[in-house]
Amino acid sequence: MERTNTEFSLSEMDPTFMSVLAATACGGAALVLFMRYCNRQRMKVKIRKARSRRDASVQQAEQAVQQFSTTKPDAENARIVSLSLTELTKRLQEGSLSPEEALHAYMEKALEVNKRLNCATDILLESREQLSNIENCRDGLLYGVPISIKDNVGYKGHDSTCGVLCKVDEPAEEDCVVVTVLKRQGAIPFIKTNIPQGLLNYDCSNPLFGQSLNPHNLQKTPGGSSGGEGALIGGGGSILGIGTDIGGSIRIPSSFCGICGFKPTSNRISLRGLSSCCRGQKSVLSAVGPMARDVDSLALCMKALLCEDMFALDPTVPPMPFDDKAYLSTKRLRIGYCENDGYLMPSPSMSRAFRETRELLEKAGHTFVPFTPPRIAYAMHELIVKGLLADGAETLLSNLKGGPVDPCLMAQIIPYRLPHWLKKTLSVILRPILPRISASLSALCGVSSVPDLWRQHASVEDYTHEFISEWQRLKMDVLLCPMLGPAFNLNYCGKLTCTVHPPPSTVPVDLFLSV
Ligand SMILES: CCCCCCCCCCCCCCCCCCCCCC(=O)NCCS(=O)(=O)O
Repeated sequence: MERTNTEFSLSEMDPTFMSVLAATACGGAALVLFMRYCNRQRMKVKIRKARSRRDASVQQAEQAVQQFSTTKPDAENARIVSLSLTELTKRLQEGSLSPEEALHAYMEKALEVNKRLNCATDILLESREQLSNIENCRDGLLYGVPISIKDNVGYKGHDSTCGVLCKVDEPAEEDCVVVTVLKRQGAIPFIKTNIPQGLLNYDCSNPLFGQSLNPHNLQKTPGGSSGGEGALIGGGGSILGIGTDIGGSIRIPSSFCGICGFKPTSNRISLRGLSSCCRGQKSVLSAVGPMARDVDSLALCMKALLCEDMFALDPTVPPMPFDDKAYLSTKRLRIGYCENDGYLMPSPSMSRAFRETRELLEKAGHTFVPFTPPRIAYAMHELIVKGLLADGAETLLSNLKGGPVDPCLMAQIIPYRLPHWLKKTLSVILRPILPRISASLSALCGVSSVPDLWRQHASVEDYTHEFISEWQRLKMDVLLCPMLGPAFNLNYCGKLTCTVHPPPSTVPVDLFLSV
C-alpha cells in the first residue's frame, strides 16, 4: 500500500521539477568527480615533482662522480669507504687523503647502495661547493668527513618532506642548527635519506619516494623512521648519519640494519630547524642523534656537536660539553638488566645476544642487578600512545591530507580515522578479551580538554621520577636490554602496535640474518 502511494506521488510530480532535480544531482556528482580528479592530478604532479627532483640530483651526482674519476683515475675509492671513521679522520687531518677524494668515494658508494635499496631522497650537490672553503674548517673534529642526514633534517634550499605531500616544495630557508654545527666542524652533508610517511612508523616507505629495503635482506624493512639512514650506513654508503627518534626511530633501524645508533636525551642536541608531523607535541619528546658503524663514531659525532657553536646557536640546549672522562673511564659499572619488560617479548636471537653480552660484561667485572620498568602497560598506553596522539591524531591526519596513504601506514591509520564514539565503544567491548587493543583504542582518542592535557603531562612527569627513583634505588649506572629485531618483513611494522628520557643506544652484538 505504502509503495503504491510513493509511486503515485512520484508520478504526480511536475516533470520540469523532476528534470531540474535530476540535473542538479548529476551536476553535483560530476562536480565531486571532477574535484576528485583535479585533486588526484595535483597529487600526481607533486609526487612526480618530488621524484624527478630526486632523480635529477642522482643523475647530476653520477656525472660528478664520473667526471672526478676521469680526472683522478687512481683514486682508491673501495679502500676509502672501508676505513673506519677514526682512520678516515686521521688520514684527512694528516693530508694523506683529500676531502674531495673522500666525498667522491662516498658519493659513488651511496649511489650504488641507493640503486639497490632506494634509500636516498635527495643528493646534496652543494656538498661539492662546500669543498672550496673546507680548509677554513681544518681544525674541525669532522674535517672533510662526508655525512648523511635524514629527510627531516633542515638543509638550506631542500625540502624536508617527512614523506607527506603537503611538505613538498617547501625548501628550508636556512640550514638547521645541527647541519650548521656539523659543517663548521668540517663535515660535508652530501645526501638526504628516506623515511616513512609522517615519521611515526617503524617501516620506511612513503608515496613520494617509495619503499627502502634492508641492506642485508631485500625482503625486509630497514626499520624506521630513520630507515634510509640505517639502510645507507648498513649498506656501506655513509660513514656517519644523523637521525631523529621519538619512540625508537634511531634505535630500531640501527638494530634492523646491524649498525650503532644513539638517541641522546631530548634537546641535548638542538632540534631547531627540523621538520615533524606532530610539532608542538610535548608528552614524548623527539631527539636528534648519530648513527654509524661503530660506537667510537657515535662518540666523535656527539663530541663534535656538543660545542660552543651549538650552545650559542640554540641557547635552550644545556651548555654541557661531551664528557671524555666518563666515555674513556674503565670503572666497573653497576648494570641494570631487563631481558623481558613484560610487554614485548624479545625474539630468541635477541635473547641470545642479550645473554651473551651479559656474560661477557660479567666476565669483565661489571655487576648486574635485575631491573623492571615500572607500570609498563600503563606507560605504553596512557603516556606514550595517548601522549603522541593527544589530539586524537588530528595533526598527523591533516598532514596526510591531499595524498594517498602509504600501504605501510594503512593499518595504523584505519583506527586513527574512526570516530571517537566508535573507538570508545570498541574499547569497552574489547576490554575483557583484548585488553591491550582496548587500552590503545581508548588512548587513541587523545585528551578531551586542556586540563586533561595538563593531567597527561603531569602523569608523564610523575612516571619519569618514578623510573629515575627505581634507577637510583638500585644504584645503576646503565641499563642493558634487548632491541626489537631481527628486521621485520616489508609493510609489517604498521601492524605493530618512551617516555622517560635516559639516553639509550643500540649496538649490534652480531648480525642477525633471517630468512
Ligand atoms: C577496527 C578496529 C581495529 C582495532 C585495532 C586497534 C589497534 C590499536 C592500534 C593502536 C596503535 C597505536 C599506535 C601508536 C603508534 C606510535 C608509533 C610511534 C612510532 C615512533 C617512531 C619515531 O620515533 N619517529 C620519530 C619521529 S621524530 O622524532 O622524527 O619526530
